[in-house]
Amino acid sequence: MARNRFDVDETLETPFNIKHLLRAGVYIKRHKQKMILSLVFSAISAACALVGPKLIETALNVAVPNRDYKMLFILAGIMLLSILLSIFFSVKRSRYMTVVGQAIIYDIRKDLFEHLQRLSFQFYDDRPHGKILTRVINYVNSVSDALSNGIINFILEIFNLILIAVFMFMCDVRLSLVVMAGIPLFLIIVLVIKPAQRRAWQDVSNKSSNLNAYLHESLDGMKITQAFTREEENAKIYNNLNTKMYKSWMKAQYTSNLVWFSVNNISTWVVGAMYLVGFSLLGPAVQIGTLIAISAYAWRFWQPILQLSNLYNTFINAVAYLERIFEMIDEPVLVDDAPDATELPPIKGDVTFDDVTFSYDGSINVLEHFNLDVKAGESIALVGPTGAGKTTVVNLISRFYNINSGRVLVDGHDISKVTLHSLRAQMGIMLQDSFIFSGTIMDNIRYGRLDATDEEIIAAAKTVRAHEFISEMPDGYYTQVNERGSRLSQGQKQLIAFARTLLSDPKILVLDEATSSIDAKTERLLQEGLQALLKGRTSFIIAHRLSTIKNCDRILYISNKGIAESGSHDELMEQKGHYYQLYTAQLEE
Ligand SMILES: Nc1ncnc2c1ncn2[C@@H]1O[C@H](COP(=O)(O)OP(=O)(O)OP(=O)(O)O)[C@@H](O)[C@H]1O
Repeated sequence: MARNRFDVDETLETPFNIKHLLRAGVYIKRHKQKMILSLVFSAISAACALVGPKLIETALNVAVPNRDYKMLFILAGIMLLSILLSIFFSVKRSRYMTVVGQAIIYDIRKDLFEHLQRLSFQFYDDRPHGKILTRVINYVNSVSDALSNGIINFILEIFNLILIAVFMFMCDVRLSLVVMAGIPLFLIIVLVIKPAQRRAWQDVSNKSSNLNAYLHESLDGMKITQAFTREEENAKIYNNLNTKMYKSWMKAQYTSNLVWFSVNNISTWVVGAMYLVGFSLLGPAVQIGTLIAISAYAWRFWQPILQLSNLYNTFINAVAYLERIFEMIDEPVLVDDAPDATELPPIKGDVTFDDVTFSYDGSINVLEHFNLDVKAGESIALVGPTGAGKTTVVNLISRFYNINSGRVLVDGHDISKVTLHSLRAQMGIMLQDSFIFSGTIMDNIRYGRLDATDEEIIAAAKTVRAHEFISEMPDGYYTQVNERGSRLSQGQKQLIAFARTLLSDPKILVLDEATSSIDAKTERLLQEGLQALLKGRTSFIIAHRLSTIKNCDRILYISNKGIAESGSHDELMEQKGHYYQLYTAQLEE
């Protein structure tokens, strides 16, 4: 998936490639039985619907002139039965197809979601999330219809076409040839209009994807929008995207209508011509019953042709969508277990950076020849200017990104050679964004350790001083919080995230600005609880408020792609270097 913004169209202009349709066969094959049954039901239903005009012909040409009431009665009975059978099998087919269509959607979405969960931070850093959503929701919807109903309808319409032609020829060969005379003209029109029609529908999906991406971004940033009173400007951007969507839709509809209009016109003209020829031949050559029957077939003959031309369009779009979907399923998992990865055994918590060089984009190094040795149980603080690389250092311990060169070792094990699960399961990470999921507070604390008891959860909350405010909430630990924790203050969110991290009982603890939104009084209380918890664990603490990290065993001042200063608070204060300046500046503040 290309790097992309909300207002940049995705490329859907690849030529029709049957390869994607064949690959989609995997999803269809799982429902082979139901698909075949649907096809059989459709064929029976179509055949039943087609006997009607032939029965009318017999009634008008034979039963009525001979006043054969018994025959008329039997023909009416057969007609009624054929209509009922046609309805019955068509309903059955619809039911089956709904099941198959939904099952295909389910399977593709499942595969997509499982893959999305494995993709690295880097993937999400680069893409508008709205466009990912469009692929998982809209594209999969469109594709599923093409893969289920589309394929069945395609076979069915061809079957219909042949069947109608057979019935028509059984009525009268000459008149049938008149009806078919419009086909070459239709093909010319289709060949001229189709490429434009295909481009127009691809444009619709691009514009709708852009609109979704902007909508998603706007909802995420709504509070900032209102705080900066950007509503008018944003409405303009949205309206612009909306207008583009509207115009692209109208254009696509116009090209589709053109095909529909052409088919209708051609069919009207050929049926008119057939009546002219038919009336001129009326008499012993062509009877009135035959003319009525063949006109009924003539009208129907053009329906499958129109349907097939629409289906062609559906398939063209489906292939383009499938390509996007498979592109995402094939998106390489950049941070993955090595083929021979082993389980990281239970760790003590030693961490080593051995000559590590890292860059996010492959061009500018954030860390260069970075070396660090941390003993199990040590508490390490990372301080330094904004953008120096503190978060990057801790992200590399959890292997959220692959390093360019060097090694990161945990207890002497190179982390690129152990499974991600065994590594991350032994680490407690609290990132800058204390994300809260929708559900109860209890669910949120239990997030990383599903087997934790309520008592353990309450104990963790007490340790991080979250128990008091949680108990005061309307339903205590069972209070429902919204996605992103909109009912909680920033500090409360951080305390819940703290409890969540501590509950997972990690050997290595990473706290990235974990206490930035907690007031000084709560933080003092929290520090007491934390001191006990940090005992026996290796911890990496990033904090801009230096009072919170004063007691750490070692403080690293990160700047210039490496460690500029290292030592305890007292040692660094004595050095009177960067840390000293930072600390005294904060004291003065
Ligand atoms: N996902 C990313 N993609 C590309 N560059 C990034 C990414 N994340 C961070 N950077 C860049 O890497 C550098 C180090 O960022 P990092 O977040 O590690 O700094 P930091 O010291 O933690 O900053 P802060 O104190 O502001 O949190 C910065 O120049 C930043 O622009």
